[in-house]
Amino acid sequence: MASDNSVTSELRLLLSLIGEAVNIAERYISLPREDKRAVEQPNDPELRTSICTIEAACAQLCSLVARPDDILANKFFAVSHPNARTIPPASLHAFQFYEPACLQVALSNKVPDILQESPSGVSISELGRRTGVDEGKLGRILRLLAAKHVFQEVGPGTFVNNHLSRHLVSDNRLFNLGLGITGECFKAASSLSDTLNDPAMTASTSPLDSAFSKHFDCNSQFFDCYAGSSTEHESRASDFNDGMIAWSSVVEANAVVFDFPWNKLPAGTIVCDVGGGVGDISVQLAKCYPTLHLILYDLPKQVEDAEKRFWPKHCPEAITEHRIEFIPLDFFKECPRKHSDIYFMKNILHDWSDGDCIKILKNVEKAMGPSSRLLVHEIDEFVIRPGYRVLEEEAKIAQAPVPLLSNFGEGRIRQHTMDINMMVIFNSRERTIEDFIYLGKAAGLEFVKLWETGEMGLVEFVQLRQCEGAASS
Ligand SMILES: C[S@@+](CC[C@H](N)C(=O)[O-])C[C@H]1O[C@@H](n2cnc3c(N)ncnc32)[C@H](O)[C@@H]1O
Repeated sequence: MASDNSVTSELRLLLSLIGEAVNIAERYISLPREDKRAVEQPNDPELRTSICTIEAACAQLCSLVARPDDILANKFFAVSHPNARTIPPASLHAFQFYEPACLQVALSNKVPDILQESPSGVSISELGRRTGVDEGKLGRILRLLAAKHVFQEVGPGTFVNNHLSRHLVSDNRLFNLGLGITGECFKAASSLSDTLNDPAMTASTSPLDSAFSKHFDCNSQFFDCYAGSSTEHESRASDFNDGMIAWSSVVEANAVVFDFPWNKLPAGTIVCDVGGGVGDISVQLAKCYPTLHLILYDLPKQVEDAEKRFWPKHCPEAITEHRIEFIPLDFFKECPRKHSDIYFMKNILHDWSDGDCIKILKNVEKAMGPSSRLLVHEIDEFVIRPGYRVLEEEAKIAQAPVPLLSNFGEGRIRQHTMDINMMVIFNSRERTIEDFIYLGKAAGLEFVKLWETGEMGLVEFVQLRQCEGAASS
């Protein structure tokens, strides 16, 4: 493995390996395009080696160029490659689901923490002793992960952290994200087909009929799992919050702090962060725009975690200057503060069915005044785009270059994996801009604008009444 300062030369080497291997493969694979799926490739060792080289080099190239959190987040979902910058050779392999299964073993035993203590490497017998996991089995698990560019085996049965696994130590929030996705989500996903094949559950939109609820046989929905007061509930709540923050960083959600004109809002503008979790985005707003007055709303456990743990650590000045209020609220039953200037909702609606979203939105609409705005932060411009091609002049969104699938296929697979994750955990879905406009209308809201903010988007609404008033005045 090259050292950090020779990454560019490693990239160049990989690129030339790919070039040489493509030259070899071209000599063998000369079938007409339409035959390529039924390809009968010559059984030649030179060709086999060149194909292996292309796959291995592409995977290694991707692991070097994309952001570590981006790559790791996709590995948690067993997606081999993160976005349009990458090529997905490993997706051709069977048994991909063992990657997150193995990551769960490594994370739940804090293997990255142990490796971090010793840059020259830790033997599997030492790892076995420290974790209590059978050393032979653990070694095989780490070997699979090393082959996928997480960890590195530097000698027989001796492992070190590499440029990816060092981001998985337990004080990094990616650890919490990884633990959640490769744990609960992964286990719940195994019940997806049972849920969809059950005639009593298949068409249900209740969160109680999700694969998550079925798998854990809990007759409760995901958010109930941390609503209790036991230590276990509390640690689940704070792990979930840390995981959400890591996810925000993966999708660069904080672009909203700079891509929306918060700086043009008058001093004293009231911003309600509804279902704000611990208030990751609100903290950033409080730091960048000290004239805003913020109110964080969520379930009691979340608000308590925000007030006692998160804000005192990340933005104590907002507390002492009374620029932030922490208010427990059930958004199905209560409205946030009346006539606030901005109601901000990030990653809320994708947790719920259309019917539930309309209930939540109606409670916000009831609180809104004539000059209030609602900002829904979650749509992604690539969500649920079909792979077929339309005429360029009819394409609403730029299509990938031929011969790629028009939606970049696996290159932008995360939008689809996230959609399925919503189905598995909440029995809900990701939505298109048209879906949001429909939901808004049903709740008495008028669509104003879609703001592009990094990988996410911000859908702005005002009260329908206000638009009608303005139109008639
Ligand atoms: C996916 S998280 C999003 C958190 C935060 N907005 C973010 O993007 O990091 C959904 C949030 O909705 C909150 N939530 C769930 N049910 C709720 C309810 N009935 N009332 C208020 N908040 C709720 C959860 O506690 C959680 O913090």
